[in-house]
Amino acid sequence: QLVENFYRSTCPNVESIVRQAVTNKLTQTITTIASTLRLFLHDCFVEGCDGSVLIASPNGDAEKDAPDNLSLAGDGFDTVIKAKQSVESVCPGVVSCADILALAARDVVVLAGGPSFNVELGRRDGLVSQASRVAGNLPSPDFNLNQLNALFSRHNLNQIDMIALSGAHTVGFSHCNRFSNRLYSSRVDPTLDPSFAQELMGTCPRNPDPNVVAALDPQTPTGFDNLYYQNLVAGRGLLTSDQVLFTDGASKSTVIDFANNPGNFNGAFAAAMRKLGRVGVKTGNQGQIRRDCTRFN
Ligand code: HEM
Ligand SMILES: [Ca+2]
Ligand SMILES: [Ca+2]
Repeated sequence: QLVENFYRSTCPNVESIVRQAVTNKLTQTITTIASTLRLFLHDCFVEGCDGSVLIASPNGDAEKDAPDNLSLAGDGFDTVIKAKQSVESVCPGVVSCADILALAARDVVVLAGGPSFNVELGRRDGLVSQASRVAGNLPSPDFNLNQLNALFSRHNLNQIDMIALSGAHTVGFSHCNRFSNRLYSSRVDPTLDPSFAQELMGTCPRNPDPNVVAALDPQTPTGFDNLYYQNLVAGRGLLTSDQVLFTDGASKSTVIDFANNPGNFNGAFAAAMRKLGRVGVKTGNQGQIRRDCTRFN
């Protein structure tokens, strides 16, 4: 359905225009990397990769207003909005917001030192964005391996894809409340390295300021590398859903492979991102090409 070079005659420079806009945004704030990458997941897993997450509603009932999306950082939205504005000034009404998000998600990975890959294009923007349709479609940080596999397989993503995509947690941050149950239940989560647990208790006390965050990969939080998997092997995965990939014997060997062979991780990540970009896409004359990514035409 989707093809590389979809815009070769209608907007031949779209890739360089988007890359330039993402690069500009990145020089202003490093959080562009993680926020844009996460936004792509949250778009694709709800209504498909169709820009539905970008819609703003005056009534506060759009997808972005759903509880699961409230921690999406504003810089990801801003990246897409800015890139769309640059694209519109050259090729008005031609390139979908969904495609711009897919390109921007690839670009931040490359700019952070990760693998490059070609992005298939031709997505149309969706006409539905409802907060009430989010619950149950996004992974929860306390999911076990079966729950992760079940959710990802609904979108044609297998366990290797799921493990590779989890490697996105090589960049960015999590608020304390997403993992504090690992620190403050009846005992500290035994799969957590004790010294890492101590560090986290320092960052996240029992009743932390709701704005406090901890890095998902404390060693290189802005670098796209395979240290995420090395952390998991060392018991230093931040979320339960991260650490379980190493703890569960059914996924452990893939984690060890990615920890030892960055090339294997990079290849699997690039392949899985292309698959993620195909989830639930609208093509042809479905949906529309939004002019403003935050509203329907
Ligand atoms: C495997 C299941 C996954 C779970 C349970 C999960 C869960 C989470 C949670 C709870 C956070 C912290 C949010 C916050 O408190 O601000 C987070 C952050 C993040 N997630 Fe995931 N995620 C998963 C998979 C993915 C995938 C597939 C991607 C992208 C391909 C991704 C990209 C990110 C990024 C980049 C961040 C950091 C965001 C930032 O710093 O602004 N995650 N994730
Ligand atoms: Ca969507
Ligand atoms: Ca990293």
